[in-house]
Amino acid sequence: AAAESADAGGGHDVIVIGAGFAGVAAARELRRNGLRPLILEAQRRIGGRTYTADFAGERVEMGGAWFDEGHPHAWKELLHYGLQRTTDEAPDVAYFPAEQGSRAYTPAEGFGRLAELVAPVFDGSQQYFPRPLDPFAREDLVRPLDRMTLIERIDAMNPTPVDRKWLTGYLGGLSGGDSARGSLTQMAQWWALSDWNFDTFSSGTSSRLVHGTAAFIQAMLEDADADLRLNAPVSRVEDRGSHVRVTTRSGAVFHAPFAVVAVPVNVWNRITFAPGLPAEHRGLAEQTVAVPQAKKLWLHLRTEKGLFYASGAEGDPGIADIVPTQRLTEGHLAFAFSTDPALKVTDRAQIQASLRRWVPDVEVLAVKGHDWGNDPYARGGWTYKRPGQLTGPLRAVQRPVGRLSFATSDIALGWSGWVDGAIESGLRAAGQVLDR
Ligand SMILES: Cc1cc2nc3c(=O)[nH]c(=O)nc-3n(C[C@H](O)[C@H](O)[C@H](O)COP(=O)(O)OP(=O)(O)OC[C@H]3O[C@@H](n4cnc5c(N)ncnc54)[C@H](O)[C@@H]3O)c2cc1C
Repeated sequence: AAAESADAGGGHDVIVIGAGFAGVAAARELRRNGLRPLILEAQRRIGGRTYTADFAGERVEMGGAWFDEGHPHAWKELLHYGLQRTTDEAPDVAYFPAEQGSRAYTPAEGFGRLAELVAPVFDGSQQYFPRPLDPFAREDLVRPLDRMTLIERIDAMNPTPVDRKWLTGYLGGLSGGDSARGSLTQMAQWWALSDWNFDTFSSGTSSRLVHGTAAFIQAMLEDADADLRLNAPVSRVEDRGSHVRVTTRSGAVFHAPFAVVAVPVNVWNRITFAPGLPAEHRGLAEQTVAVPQAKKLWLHLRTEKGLFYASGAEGDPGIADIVPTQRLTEGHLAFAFSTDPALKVTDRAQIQASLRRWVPDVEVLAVKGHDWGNDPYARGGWTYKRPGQLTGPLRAVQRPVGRLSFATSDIALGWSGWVDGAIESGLRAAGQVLDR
């Protein structure tokens, strides 16, 4: 009875579970249409897989960060809230794999060659993804391709051993360091969304917000005017036919006519649903959608080489790739990714040793990292669908189930795996509630 009274006087119309961009976008849309949302968020902060932190005197993003004009939902919000953006500095030198170890290139040479290698991977994508925001426009062409992994497509091109390292290092990195796990169609849709063009595709990761994603989502939250309970991990969601009953791990109970489940697919099966979710939802959560291993690190570096970019070969231990962002009074700032389970995001010496395979004099002055695979409320990094997930369960899990709607970038139609997709899915879920 005490627990039941937790929601006394609540009078909420919708319970939104999760305060990432999907959940907050849903809540704001519901509020704009006159409904009263309650947001239950497991952590002590909002933002989910976006998370702005302080490092080396700068604001840095430990998760999602970059988007530009090509991201329709995120861009519309940027204009609406008057958010300022900035572009990262270009590198002075770029390292790519060689037969043994790596080789230094001027960025123009290195990225020029990379562009020539990458483009043919997506041959035909103008036909099979003619309208990239609607991946089903030519489902007849997409369906057979959706069975293919990224590495199967790369190998079908018979690349030289070095070209294969370049391709698996760069595209495999974007797929979470495992091109044998992820689908061709996920990457090909991002390519199509980037105007089928390498410059747009690669520059998608250089434009970010001056005040961070934290300021962005805070602005949306203020508009949502929602009741927000932090530190409230949901453990049970019951659709009782006439209303939804939501219980948190501490035993607090909340009721509302509808709920929006806005947590990552990889944690769906950490919540008990009664009645149980349909087979498509359970299957997708079992398979997982977001990349299982994703560590993002920020590094304060000092080296005579200046700003350096480096991409390793897939499967190399340690840091997989590193991208510089700006010069500091002393040294420069860079971010890096790793999918190596043995890499500790706090181990400065281990990280420095890994970077010295490219730049022997580099010093790591400071490091800050986040291990998304081991984050209990994410259990993975960005979305990267496996073969069959696009043309298989995606549309089914976008539909409401009884009084529940589902929102997360993992099930977006367009920029799935990006903030844009999270907003798209949140707006769709809110629309489903409003339609009832
Ligand atoms: C390392 C990394 C780099 C990325 N880079 C980019 C990028 O450059 N550009 C870009 O646009 N996107 C990028 N992304 C992707 C982008 O961050 C995500 O697509 C987006 O933030 C996902 O939003 P979401 O709302 O779907 O999910 P989330 O952000 O994961 O939000 C879900 C929320 O649900 C909460 N939750 C989970 N379980 C429960 C529970 N039981 N009860 C209550 N709450 C719960 C979580 O704490 C979280 O707050 C990146 C992601 C990562 C991890």
